Amino acid sequence: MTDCDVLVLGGGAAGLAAAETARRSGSRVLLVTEGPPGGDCTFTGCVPSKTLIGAAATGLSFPAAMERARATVRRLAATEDEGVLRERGIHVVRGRARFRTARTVEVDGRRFTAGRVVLATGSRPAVPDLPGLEKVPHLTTDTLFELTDTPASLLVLGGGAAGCELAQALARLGVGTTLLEGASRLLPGMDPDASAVLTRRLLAEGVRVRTGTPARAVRAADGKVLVELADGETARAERLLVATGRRADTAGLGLERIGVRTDGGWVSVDRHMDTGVPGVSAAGDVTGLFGHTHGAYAMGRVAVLAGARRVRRPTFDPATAPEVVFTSPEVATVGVGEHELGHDSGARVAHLPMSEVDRAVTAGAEEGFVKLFAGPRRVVGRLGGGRVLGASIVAERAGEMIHEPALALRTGMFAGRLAQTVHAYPSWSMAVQQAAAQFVGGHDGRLARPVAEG
Ligand SMILES: Cc1cc2nc3c(=O)[nH]c(=O)nc-3n(C[C@H](O)[C@H](O)[C@H](O)COP(=O)(O)OP(=O)(O)OC[C@H]3O[C@@H](n4cnc5c(N)ncnc54)[C@H](O)[C@@H]3O)c2cc1C
Ligand SMILES: NC(=O)c1ccc[n+]([C@@H]2O[C@H](COP(=O)([O-])OP(=O)(O)OC[C@H]3O[C@@H](n4cnc5c(N)ncnc54)[C@H](O)[C@@H]3O)[C@@H](O)[C@H]2O)c1
Repeated sequence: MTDCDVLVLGGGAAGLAAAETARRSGSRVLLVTEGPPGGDCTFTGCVPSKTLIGAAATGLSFPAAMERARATVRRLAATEDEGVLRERGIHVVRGRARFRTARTVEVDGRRFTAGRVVLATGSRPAVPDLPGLEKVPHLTTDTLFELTDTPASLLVLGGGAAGCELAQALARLGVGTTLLEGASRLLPGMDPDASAVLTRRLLAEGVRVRTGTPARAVRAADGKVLVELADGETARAERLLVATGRRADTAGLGLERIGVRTDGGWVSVDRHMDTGVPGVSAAGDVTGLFGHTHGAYAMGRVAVLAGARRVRRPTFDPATAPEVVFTSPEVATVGVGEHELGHDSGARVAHLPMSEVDRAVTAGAEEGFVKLFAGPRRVVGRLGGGRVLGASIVAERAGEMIHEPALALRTGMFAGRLAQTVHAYPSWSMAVQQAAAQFVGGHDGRLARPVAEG
């Protein structure tokens, strides 16, 4: 007899979703986790960063905002701690685990056997191999929220979601902030027009932004951190925050021993979250498929449900999951973006500036746009406006507005359906309806256009 039916490795969003899904279906569940239940999202990711962003927007001081972030972490962590999980029938063992066999895991000398294993060990900050960096004290998102004193100045290395969100919040909290991004624009994976709007806004708020010149070396001098850039210039500040992405946390797990394949360190899975090794699934950041909590949660569920079924096995499709960067304005995307659609794809683009959306005008928040993408369907072509392929939205409430296009994408909806649905006036979401109308007759003289060339 095994020690449990399902052994979940890692207590972050993916592991908790897997454990709860397995428990609900009556399995005996063991959750082995090195860090406390909640993982990156609760302790060093979404929860403290979104609290900091909210606190910065309400004008709190830096120390007060940091204290609020820590208090919020404590509050939310208490809703999913070991005691709560035990009451839900999930047994927790704390410690760093490694595989002995595909279904035997060792933790501090104790061995546990399982019917199936879900690998959900997440990710850690990927600190780049820059000459000098290892000798210079620097912050990562793992340590940022421990700060109590306001730094006079800060370099944020990396202009992805974490760098952009934190640079804006910290600047609003009175820290002289410089954001350094090696790629040619901030948020390089998102719509180029979104990068342009956000860059303008950050500059207007006093954030110094340097793009297109990667960091080459780091050194300390006169109590400051100096980052040497590829173009020969140097950026300096009192502190350095490294926000240059993540790497899978698989060190010492013994994946090679059990035959789990990795690609660039990320655990390879199919769309059912199977690793290819019988009885071993993986979910969350460790797969490198989609680095967001809602994705981790969805993958954790799929890993358990698909592992238990032979037919109608659920799948996880990152292409239909939305991403939101919680800057002001927010940047939200789902599905394909215009920069990914070819000019000859036959797809069309509806573009609506937020300055033409009444709610944005009344709120005095006119920066941004809604872009909706729709493509021809087989046989019926552009009938009904065509099928929704994706959306890129930049707006104060883009993170709320993106879910209608996400639903449209998930259900293969005709764009015209969004246009036909009566939306409340003057809501932010009405912008999605007005954009969709451009595929079926137009809105205020605006019609969907072909995808831009090049
Ligand atoms: C600053 C920041 C802000 C973010 N904001 C957002 C946001 O607003 N929205 C959003 O959707 N996402 C956000 N994210 C991303 C989100 O935090 C992650 O995608 C999510 O937490 C991943 O969950 P996970 O369960 O895959 O991994 P993790 O949360 O990393 O959990 C993995 C767990 O496994 C444990 N573990 C690791 N190795 C072992 C081992 N060998 N044995 C036992 N246990 C082990 C770890 O201790 C950890 O508890 C943010 C990330 C950062 C860094
Ligand atoms: N709102 C959200 O959902 C949210 C918020 C923050 C973080 N996250 C997630 O957390 C993870 C980490 O976020 P992140 O922003 O650190 O990662 P990221 O990979 O999105 O961005 C890292 C950025 O650093 C840049 N970079 C790397 N090396 C550099 C160098 N030497 N010099 C200059 N720039 C360099 C890259 O070009 C890239 O733009 C991601 O998975 C992200 O999706 C999500």
